[in-house]
Amino acid sequence: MTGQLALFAEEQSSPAGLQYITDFIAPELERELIGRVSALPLQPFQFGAFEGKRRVASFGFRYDYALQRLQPAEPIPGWLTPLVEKVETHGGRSTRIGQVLCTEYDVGVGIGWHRDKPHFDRIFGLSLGASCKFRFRRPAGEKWQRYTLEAAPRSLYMMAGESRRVWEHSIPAVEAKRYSITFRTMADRKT
Ligand SMILES: O=C(O)CCC(=O)C(=O)O
Ligand SMILES: [Fe+2]
Repeated sequence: MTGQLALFAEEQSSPAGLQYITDFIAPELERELIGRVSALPLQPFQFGAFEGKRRVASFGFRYDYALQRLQPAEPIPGWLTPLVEKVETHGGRSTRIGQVLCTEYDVGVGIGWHRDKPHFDRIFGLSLGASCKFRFRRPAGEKWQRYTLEAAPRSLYMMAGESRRVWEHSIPAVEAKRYSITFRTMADRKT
């Protein structure tokens, strides 16, 4: 009995290294960013047969699944600079964003279970337009330990430590159109 209660309590605890703040930006900026992102030449995410129908634009770098390595992408556009700086300030000393990914999820679109590529270090995600269930899982014996973060519009999550390297994350089909801007620091920086 005690064991079950303990397990239940453990299942609810959030992944170590996951941070979440609401209202990272104001509603006016959210509207502006949705306009900017939806005006980008978004392309269906190129991966495998089971990939969702989300549409993306990468800046700084993009991960090429065929070549299995990072490729240079368009530089981060000027309209994103104040936001990148705000995320870097939020991330604390020596936070340097190297890649930005803008994503559009139409109603019914999500993203399957994955961990982000090891070429990146910390991951920051700004939600726009609608909330989503940001789900986490990691193996616990024969089962999965799970945690769900309800990511509200205008909120920012940060994945570092175990939440980044051990846990997988996914987003089930969204019920309203959602955009996200993901900011990633690079692993193995020389400076
Ligand atoms: O849309 C998001 O907030 C996260 C998307 C994601 O997990 C990814 O692109 O790796
Ligand atoms: Fe991810």
